[in-house]
Parts: sequence; C-alpha cells; structure tokens
Amino acid sequence: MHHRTPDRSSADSSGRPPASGPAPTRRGLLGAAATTGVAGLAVGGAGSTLARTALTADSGPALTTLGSTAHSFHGTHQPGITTPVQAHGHLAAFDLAPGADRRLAAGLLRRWSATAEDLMAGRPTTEDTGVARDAGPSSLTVTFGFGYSFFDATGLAEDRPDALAPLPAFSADTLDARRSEGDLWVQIGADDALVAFHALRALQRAAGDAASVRWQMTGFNRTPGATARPMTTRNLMGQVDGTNNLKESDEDFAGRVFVPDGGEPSWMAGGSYAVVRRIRMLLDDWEELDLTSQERVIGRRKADGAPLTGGEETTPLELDATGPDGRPVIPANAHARITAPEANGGAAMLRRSFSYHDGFRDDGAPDAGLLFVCWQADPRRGFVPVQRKLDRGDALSAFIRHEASGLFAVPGGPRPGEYVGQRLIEGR
Ligand SMILES: C=CC1=C(C)c2cc3[nH]c(cc4nc(cc5[nH]c(cc1n2)c(C)c5CCC(=O)O)C(CCC(=O)O)=C4C)c(C)c3C=C
Ligand SMILES: [Fe+2]
Repeated sequence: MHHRTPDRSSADSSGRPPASGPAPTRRGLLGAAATTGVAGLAVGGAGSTLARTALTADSGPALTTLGSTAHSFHGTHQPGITTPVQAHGHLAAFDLAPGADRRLAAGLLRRWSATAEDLMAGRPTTEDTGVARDAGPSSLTVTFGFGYSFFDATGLAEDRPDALAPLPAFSADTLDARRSEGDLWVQIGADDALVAFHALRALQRAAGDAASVRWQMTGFNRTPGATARPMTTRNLMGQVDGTNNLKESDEDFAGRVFVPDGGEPSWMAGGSYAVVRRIRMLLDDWEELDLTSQERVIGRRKADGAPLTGGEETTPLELDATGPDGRPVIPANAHARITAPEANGGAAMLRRSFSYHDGFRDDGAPDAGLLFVCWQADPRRGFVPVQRKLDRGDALSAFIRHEASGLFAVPGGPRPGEYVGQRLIEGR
C-alpha cells in the first residue's frame, strides 16, 4: 500500500476541513453552540483532555459538544486508559508480516502514530476515506500495545517485560486461540460510531503489508447524554457496573495502574498492562433468575447498584454484616465480595470495558457480553490474583464464559515528535 506524508495545509480528497489542529471542527461546533444559546463550554481541564462537554444550567448536555471533545495523543500516558470510556469501541490485534524486523515495526508504529495523532485532533489523515467527515474528534482515543510474540518477531526478546509472561490458565477458561493474544494491540474508543470505525479502518490501511488483523471486536457503552445526569454505566446483565472502580483521586492510583519512572523495563515508564477478556454472558440463563437471586450473585441491588447491606451506590460494602439467619448479607460467593481489594491482599485494577453484541448463536442465544479490559502496573499483582479467586468460587461464573484473552504491554505516551513505542524500538 502506498503511503504519503499528510498534507497538513489543504483539504484532502475527503473534503474535510484543512488540517490545522482540532480548531476548525471545534470552531464550527462552538459557533453552533453559541447560536443555540449554549453557555459555559469549558476548554481545558484534567489530564489530556483538551475540551470538555458543556452542561447547560438547566437543560442537560449540549448536543453539539459531543463531537468537539478532543484528547491529546501525547502525554505521560497513552490516551484510552484514564480518559472516560466512550460509547463506541474497537479492539483489534495485528500480527506482523512473516520476516518482519525492527525496522519494519518502527515504520509501522511511525505511521500508526501519525494516523492516531491526526484523527484524535479531528484532522483527516493520509489517504483519508472521508468516513468521519463532518464530525469532530468525538473523544477519539487510540491506544497501542505489544503482545508477548512481538518481541520474538522483532528480535527484541531481551527487552520483553517479565510482567508480560503469559497469564495462567484458569479452570473455567474456554479460550479461542484465534481470537486471543497477537503481536500488536490497538484499542479505539469514540463517542461517535463513524469516527470509531474510521479510525479502525485508517489504522488497518496504514498497516499496509507490515501487519494484518488477527482478530477484531466491536463494543459499546451508554452514549453520553442518554441519562438525565452522568451515571455509572450498566452492562448487558442490567447491573450498574463500575461503581467501585479505581479513581484517579484514590491513594496510589498511579502506582497501581502505571509503571513508575525507574521501573522495569525502563522503556515501559509511564506505561501500563492491559488484560483483555472477551466474556460471553449466558443471558438466557441469567434472565431466568429472579431479581433477589440476581442481586445475591453480585452483592448489590440491580436498580441502583447499592450494596445489599444498604445505603446508596457509593456506600461501602459491609462485608461482615449478617442477617437474622446469621448468614452474611452479602453472600460468600458474591462477585463484589470476591473482587474487593480487601479480599485480595489489596490487588486492584482499573476496569475500562465495553459491552458487545455479535448477533445470535445457532441455538438462538445472543452472542453478547463484556469486552473486559483492565489496566494495572503489573498483571501479576492486579488481574491474576483476582481472577484466580473468581475462578474458584464466583457466583457469576455460572452465567459467563471467558472466550478470548490477551495481555499487552502498553508503553507510556509519546512525546511530540516521537512515535509510540520508540523508546523500545530505538532503545532510548
Ligand atoms: C478479574 C477481574 C474481573 C473480572 C473478569 C470481572 C468480570 C465481570 N464483572 C461483572 C460485573 C461487576 N463487577 C463488579 C465489581 C468488580 N469486578 C471486578 C473484577 C472483575 N470483574 C472488581 C475488581 C470489582 C470491584 C470490586 C470492589 O472493589 O468492590 C460489579 C459491582 C459494581 C462495581 O464495583 O463495578 C459488577 C456489577 C461482570 C458482568 C463480569 C463479566 C462479564
Ligand atoms: Fe466484575
């Protein structure tokens, strides 16, 4: 496939606006916001966010701001980890072409970085297909990671992190190797489905002959603005899912999620490890269960996510509380009990998942569930101990199947002028 440096000064064949940063698209949207009387659009804010959704005082989210939110491709960490999870997502693994070497990988990562930087800023990219034309960046994030096999394929085995050692086999696993692992991993998220697809296709095209898609999965979450106020999303079992997730304000959040400066290997400073699990939900069985039984599986109320021991969604679980029968109110095998950090020697992870639905199986059951993605500084201290425990006795196990798995080393964010993974590939 032919590649050229994007012309950053004129409109491309797609007819999208001239490439001069996110401003053109955002200006259009801001103009629209002004003429429709929307007040208070805040530019700036936490982390890598360049522009944030505006809320009007009394009428909820301003529709025109959904597209205008942009995240930065550059920073200490890659985007798509602490940035809010979007409504649409694609996860894809690529395998390098046979005979690939470090030079080929460097070229691939350079092209992917340029593509991601353009698209996240709302600019057209090289040989743009025009699919995202008219839309703003729409909170697009693109995140890149390296799988175990990447290091053998590129002669970099000595630089492979110990933390990337294959995950242990869990007794309930029914994994499909063809939809698991891979040399390289790409996570795409956006609040617009066309923007998300456009990015996926652009990255596939930019891969050219260097790498081909090994597997790809499409996911979704609630669309911002669908609820009267911002709320924790629900999964396809109908549960409020994400209440007790790690928060950036938590003590030692960075230490739990990111490899520190001075950590091993040095090229992973600011990076994180992503565990990806495709978990199918046995929804026919789950939906047969009465509400009380469903709530006992998790240990929380379905309506509002509050613990069975009372209070509201964010009230801490009272794991020691017993009922009149002397039994724990939150059952011994409840998912929220088994996963609680205090039950796992403090093991914790940042969950950032998408739901998925891929049609119906031959028996009529939905092929649907959770594209579970979690982030941690070391999966041997995050995902693995918790999943070991879940595997032994989680009430949820009867209603789910782990069907695919991947573990990826996601390096820190590139500095301006750098491509993602450059410190690994070029040894600085
Ligand atoms: C190994 C890690 C985990 C897997 C795999 C997992 C699968 C999974 N979880 C739900 C639904 C819920 N999970 C909830 C809490 C929760 N889950 C994990 C870990 C895994 N989940 C953790 C660490 C926690 C938080 C524990 C705590 O600190 O209290 C909840 C409760 C609400 C919440 O806190 O988010 C729900 C609901 C499903 C459906 C699922 C597989 C399909
Ligand atoms: Fe969970």
